[in-house]
Amino acid sequence: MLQLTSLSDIRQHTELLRQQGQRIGFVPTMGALHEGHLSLIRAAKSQNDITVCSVFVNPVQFNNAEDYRLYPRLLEADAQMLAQEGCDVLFAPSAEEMYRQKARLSFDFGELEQVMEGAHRPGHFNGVATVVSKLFHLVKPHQAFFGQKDLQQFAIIQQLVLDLSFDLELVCFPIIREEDGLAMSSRNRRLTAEQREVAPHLYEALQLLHAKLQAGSVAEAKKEAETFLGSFPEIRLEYLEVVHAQTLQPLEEIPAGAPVALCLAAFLGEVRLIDNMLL
Ligand SMILES: Nc1ncnc2c1ncn2[C@@H]1O[C@H](COP(=O)(O)OP(=O)(O)OP(=O)(O)O)[C@@H](O)[C@H]1O
Ligand SMILES: CC(C)(CO)[C@@H](O)C(=O)[O-]
Ligand code: BAL
Repeated sequence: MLQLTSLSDIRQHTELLRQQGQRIGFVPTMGALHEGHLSLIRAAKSQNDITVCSVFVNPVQFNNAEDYRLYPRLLEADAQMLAQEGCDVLFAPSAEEMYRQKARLSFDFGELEQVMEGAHRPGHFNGVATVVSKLFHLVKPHQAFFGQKDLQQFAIIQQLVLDLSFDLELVCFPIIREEDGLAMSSRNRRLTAEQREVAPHLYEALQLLHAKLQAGSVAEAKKEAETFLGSFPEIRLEYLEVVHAQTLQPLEEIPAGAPVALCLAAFLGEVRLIDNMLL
């Protein structure tokens, strides 16, 4: 596996691949890889000639300095896992290399970013859109693969691709979970044993919300799921929303046939986790 760290190297390499007529599949990540990421790598590999993965903990998308400082960084282990999966290129630039030009772009995604992650992590999606735009320019993929776990991020990136006319196809893959239902996440590594034990209740709350929606109103169903989570003192719920799966706007009632997503974010200690379910 080829490992590149400079912007000019990745740019030249993917330019050459394109000239040779190779189809490039791209998986952007922040590293500390797990089966969720590997499912994206496998999908990229199966549909393209060359698979590129980026590992970059993007400082400008963090709204919390401690979260950035403590984000797991395991580049050597990541490189080994990627090589084992048959990934062709790992692009892992430093923050200095990536932001030789200071990040100063400003995006406006309208109502898409005014809810959930956008509302609770000011500047987050501006930072995501900045780095994803840079990565798309550098890697020039035919396809880019993302996880449904970051549902709002995928919607924002779909909008970004339309707004900036990126010539690529976006692909979204389902959430990979641990056996007990916890959505895999790099941040799970930061949980204490006690926090790890209660963390699967987040997914249980989504399942409960789903079940209660069959019988009652959105407000009642949300209340039951919130009460359930409230019974675990280790869990501090930030939001629990029933939203339209495309516009991501909160629903007070569910229109017949509408695609619906159940989304939450919660803190276990200082670790903030997200999860969602598509109905
Ligand atoms: N459990 C999962 N199943 C499928 N895809 C996932 C999963 N977790 C993350 N991804 C996807 O992998 C890509 C890289 O995500 P990222 O590196 O932020 O990983 P992460 O595990 O979500 O980390 P964290 O949530 O701690 O930031 C994103 O497109 C993300 O949606
Ligand atoms: C898309 C991404 C790699 C941009 O830094 C990140 O937000 C992530 O890992 O989901
Ligand atoms: N997976 C989304 C990246 C972040 O939490 O910043």
